[in-house]
Amino acid sequence: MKFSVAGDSHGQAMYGLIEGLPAGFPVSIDEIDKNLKRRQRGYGRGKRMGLEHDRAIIKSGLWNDLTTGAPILIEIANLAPRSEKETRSIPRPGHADYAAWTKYRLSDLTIYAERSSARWTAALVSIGSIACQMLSKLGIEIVSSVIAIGKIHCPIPDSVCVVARDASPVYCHDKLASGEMVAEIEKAIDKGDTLGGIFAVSAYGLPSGIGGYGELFERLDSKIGRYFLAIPSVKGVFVGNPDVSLPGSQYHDPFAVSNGKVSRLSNNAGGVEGGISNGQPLVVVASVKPIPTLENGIDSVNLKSMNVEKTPYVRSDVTAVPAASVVGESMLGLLLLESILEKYGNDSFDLLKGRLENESLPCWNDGLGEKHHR
Ligand SMILES: Cc1cc2nc3c(=O)[nH]c(=O)nc-3n(C[C@H](O)[C@H](O)[C@H](O)COP(=O)(O)O)c2cc1C
Ligand SMILES: C=C(O[C@@H]1CC(C(=O)O)=C[C@@H](OP(=O)(O)O)[C@H]1O)C(=O)O
Repeated sequence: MKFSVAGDSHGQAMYGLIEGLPAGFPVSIDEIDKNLKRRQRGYGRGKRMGLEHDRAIIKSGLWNDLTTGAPILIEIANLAPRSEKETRSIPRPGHADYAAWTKYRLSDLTIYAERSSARWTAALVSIGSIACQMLSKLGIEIVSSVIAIGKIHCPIPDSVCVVARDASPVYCHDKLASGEMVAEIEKAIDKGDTLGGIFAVSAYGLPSGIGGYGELFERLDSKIGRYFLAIPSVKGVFVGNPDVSLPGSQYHDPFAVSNGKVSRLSNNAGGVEGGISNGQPLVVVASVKPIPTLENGIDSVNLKSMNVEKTPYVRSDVTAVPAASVVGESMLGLLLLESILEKYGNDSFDLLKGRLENESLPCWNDGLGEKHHR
């Protein structure tokens, strides 16, 4: 399986391409549109989101909404117009403007705001939503939650390492909708400032044995780091409980036996040990830096005149942590589906489902063990 995105933030449209999906899976376009809407919402989004109405237009690859094994191309129209008159020479600290100018050397910073813009995450969510739909039919559910906005942290300290689904950190979304996090965002709006934060994404029902340690980059953790750090503004990724101040006796998850099966008493490892999924919920925690475009501006240099000037402001999100958490669900869905298809094959969805359902945990085999050790 492979995927990519294309499109300029203020061009005609954004595009998501996903290749190598198994045939025979019914895709719900409504479900894709629901996720596109979720990504657009979230307290702290700016005026641009009022102009866009993201909907998935399937350009190729489905037959009556069924996957066929063909590449799927999805288009999402951009409705906000490009301002042809605007040229910019004052780079925003924290955005790509300056670094991109040193690399590409075109003397108009608006050009760099097209491709570096996080607008492409809409395209990612459109294809990621297909991945999540497939995973769901395989018994794997992905949920995200906002753990922190600025200095306001979710009050459940172990919310990111829950084992039971009903203790899921989705709780924090309720808090975001109603409480202190909203107040924190409003304070930032009043000050013309912006905020970052932390989100978590968990996958429930993931089978053990995905990933590996034979080669460096086979490790599931290494893939998680690479994929999550591709999301604009995500600067840190943690697998499992980030509180590494705990001693080993409290951090590592004891084994136990429950109904004759191996079980765990906690999930601080976040579902991965030695680069391989261990059958526990997978938990990824990501830190998002504050948005670089501030209403009040930041000191910068006008590259045309070399005068120190404040950055200009047209519009911007104040925080994108809730949106990034929805993007994180798609990223995790894509990376897990990719790893699962690598292991189990991608010809037909029914074959894939059968293979996963028929797989059981190994029995201890003394004879084989002895042979191996000789
Ligand atoms: C969903 C989402 C929305 C964003 N919205 C804005 C925005 O409105 N204004 C802005 O300056 N940056 C925004 N950003 C952040 C920039 O895209 C990001 O800071 C920039 O591309 C530089 O990349 P870096 O932060 O990874 O260094 C957003 C990020 C995400 C994930
Ligand atoms: C368009 C989206 O996010 C945009 C990401 C973004 C940035 O610099 O990353 C800047 C803003 O766009 P504009 O400069 O046009 O106001 C955001 O609205 C989106 O998430 O769909």
